[in-house]
Amino acid sequence: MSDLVASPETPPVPDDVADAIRTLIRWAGDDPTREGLIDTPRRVAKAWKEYCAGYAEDPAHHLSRVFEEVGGYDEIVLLKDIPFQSHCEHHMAPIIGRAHIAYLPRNHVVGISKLARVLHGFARRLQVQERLTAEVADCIWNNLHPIGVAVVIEATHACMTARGVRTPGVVMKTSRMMGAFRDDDRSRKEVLSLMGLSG
Ligand SMILES: Nc1nc2c(ncn2[C@@H]2O[C@H](COP(=O)(O)OP(=O)(O)OP(=O)(O)O)[C@@H](O)[C@H]2O)c(=O)[nH]1
Ligand SMILES: [Zn+2]
Repeated sequence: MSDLVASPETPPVPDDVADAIRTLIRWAGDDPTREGLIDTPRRVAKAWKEYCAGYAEDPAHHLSRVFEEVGGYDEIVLLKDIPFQSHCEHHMAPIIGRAHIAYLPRNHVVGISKLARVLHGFARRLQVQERLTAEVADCIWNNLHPIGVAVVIEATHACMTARGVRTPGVVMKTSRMMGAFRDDDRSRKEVLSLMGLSG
């Protein structure tokens, strides 16, 4: 039985998870039995469950409720500058950024908060930015069946700033354009312009 007591809303931390974190602390050069670190394995495990909460959900379910009465609106819907946090699968280091998610509705729209929920559902996993971008776009494309989808993500990777090449200020940009935003130059330019990016 673990000596680590979990708070009521959190499942208990398994012994092997706590042991792994103690091993890492020891390997990093500190003493996991000193007072300040005694509760750290529980905190770290709890934090990682939160960082990776996306594994426990299927983000597509956020798109199941749609609205058809939108006064005949048939132009671009864009949610711009959605802040998000993820972790890179290579170093498990933070990826911090913002996403712009747009779609051109076919015959229904979705509650706008759901676009951010889809993003977070995929971001709260171990990721590479390219896959995160593709997963968000594909999820909207496959579930809303819109005329077009555009997802642009701009993010900084702590694995490049805090370690390794240690190059702060670098922003990685990725995009996935589908349907009209891929095939029609005018639609693509329009969505990029709404996002505040040049086409
Ligand atoms: N394409 C892509 N690369 C990423 C992402 N996140 C981190 N990386 C890169 O993944 C690569 C992993 O390279 P490796 O050579 O296996 O690992 P490493 O020795 O730690 O590399 P350095 O970071 O250069 O020290 C690095 O170049 C990272 O910058 C991402 O989202 N997309
Ligand atoms: Zn990394």
